[in-house]
Parts: sequence; structure tokens; C-alpha cells
Amino acid sequence: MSAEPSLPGVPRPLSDIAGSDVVDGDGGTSPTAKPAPVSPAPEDVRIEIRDLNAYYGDFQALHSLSIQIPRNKVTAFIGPSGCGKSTLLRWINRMNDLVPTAHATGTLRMGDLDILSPATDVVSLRRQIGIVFQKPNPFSKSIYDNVAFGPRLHMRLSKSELDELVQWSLEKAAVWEEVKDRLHKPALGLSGGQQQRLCIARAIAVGPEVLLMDEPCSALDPSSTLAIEDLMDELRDQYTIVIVTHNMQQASRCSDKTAFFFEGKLIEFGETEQVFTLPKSRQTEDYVRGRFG
Ligand SMILES: Nc1ncnc2c1ncn2[C@@H]1O[C@H](COP(=O)(O)OP(=O)(O)OP(=O)(O)O)[C@@H](O)[C@H]1O
Repeated sequence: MSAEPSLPGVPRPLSDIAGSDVVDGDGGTSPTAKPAPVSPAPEDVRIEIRDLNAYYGDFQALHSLSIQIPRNKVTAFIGPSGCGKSTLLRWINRMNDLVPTAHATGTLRMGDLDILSPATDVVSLRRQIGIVFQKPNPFSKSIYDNVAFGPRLHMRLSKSELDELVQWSLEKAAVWEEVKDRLHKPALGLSGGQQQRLCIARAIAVGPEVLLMDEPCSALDPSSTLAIEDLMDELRDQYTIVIVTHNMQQASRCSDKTAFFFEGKLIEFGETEQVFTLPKSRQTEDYVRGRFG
């Protein structure tokens, strides 16, 4: 294979976002729960969320949520069922546009890009912020065509360049060896774990900067789960990854930062090791110790 397709971003050190914040019910950072100042996000912040409120009709699913997702790190979203993890993930790449009752207020930015602005081109946004869902959802096409779908839409590549990109993506997603002799066979003939890794290959083929993963391993067996976790480990230097997981061991194994949500509010956000070993909030402690949820 020739040179890898260009990938965004050189890993940058985290500086001023280390440590943990316990967040009050209004989404402000204790002890001074003032509105977040409107200043540019530091360079090492990839996604900046301020005072985000999200609704389905009259129901408010997220309350004044503020969080900075660090660049080129793995951030885990944890919390009991219904606390709003997926809702937040689905606003980050505007998947909630597909839900007629969903609306949101507040600030959600990636660099200069105002994600919530009606003027934002969502197709281009979703190329920059890819998403992998809980249930693998390959297209009813060949393995090759699944991965080539996005590049054909967004890039002008020769046949050989496209072949290289498909191979590169499948290699990165740790599924190449299993599929290289059946690239033109239906993707739906793959096992669940292989389909999920194919979906990850499809997501990274278009060179996203951010990869959102909504419980990507919940339908997988232990060995496929390990393959996905190894993959996240390998990708973390080049991508900003956000993973929603109910698996506390997975969150503590795989992530650099962890955010704990409860009833639509961000309760605590900090270094994963600290959140799991020395949580600052009693609610976080109860949750990570398995006392509820
Ligand atoms: N399309 C929708 N229409 C109406 N309410 C919704 C919709 N999607 C989610 N909700 C509600 O919003 C709240 C947050 O749901 P969300 O799926 O974000 O939670 P979650 O933390 O991801 O849960 P889980 O861990 O079970 O996936 C829940 O009360 C849920 O019932």
C-alpha cells in the first residue's frame, strides 16, 4: 500500500483540562455556578458544549449541560439508562435532526463550526463527526461498497486510490484479514462483531476528526469486544473518540476521561482513573460502585 490517506490532527498534549469537575445541577462548575464565559475553547478541546438544553417535545432530556471534549483522547459517557447519553451524542453530529420532536438550545462547537446552527451543512458535519451505533447497521451491499460508499460521495479518487482506502480502513478497523478474500460478498453475511468493525471502517474511511460510539460492543461477544477496545486504543492518537457505555470495566479500561450523567445533568467529569477510584460526587461513587443503575 502507498501512503495512508491524510488524517486530521497531530496529537496535542492536554494542559488545562486535566482533573475533575463536579458539576452542579444547573450545569455550572462548583463552587461558582456562574454562566460559562464566552471565550474561545483551548486548542486541545475538540468539542465545546456550553449550556446545552435538549428536548423531545415538552420533555427536557438535557439540562444546561457544559462539557469540553478533549482532542485525540477517548472520552466515556456513563450513567444510568435514560440519563441522556445518547441524546448528547446524537446532538454532537445532529442525528437528532431526524427526530421531528427534538430541539436544542445552547452552544455546541467544533472549532469555529457552530454545530447547532441551521446553516451548518449536516452532510459535511457527519463526515467530520462519524457515528457508530449499538447495533451494527451495514448497508445491504458488498463489504467493499460499504466502505467505499462515503469516499465515493465525498472524494474524487481513482479506482486504485479507492482500493487502497478501503484496505486501509478495514485494516485500521481490525477486520481486513477476515474479509480480504470476500470483499465483494454481502456485508450482511458477516458475524455481528465483524459487521460492527466494518461499520467502524465505513465511519473512518471518510477521515472524520471525531468518532462517536454509542454502546458499540453491547451486542458483541467478548473477543469481538476486545477487538473493538484494541481498535479504540490504536485510533486514540489520531481521532477524538466518545464512547457511550454501560460497561464500567470497559470505560475504565478504554477511556482517558469519563463523564457521569444523571437525569439529564452532567454530575462529574474528570480523568477516568480519578472518576473511578476517587469520585468527587457521591452519586458518581454510587454508580461506579454498582449501587444503582
Ligand atoms: N425519540 C425520542 N422521543 C422522545 N423521548 C426520547 C427520545 N429519545 C430519547 N428520549 C427520552 O430522553 C431521555 C434520554 O434518553 P437517552 O436515550 O438519551 O438516554 P441514555 O442515557 O442514552 O439511555 P440508555 O443508556 O438506555 O441508552 C429518556 O427519558 C428517553 O426516554
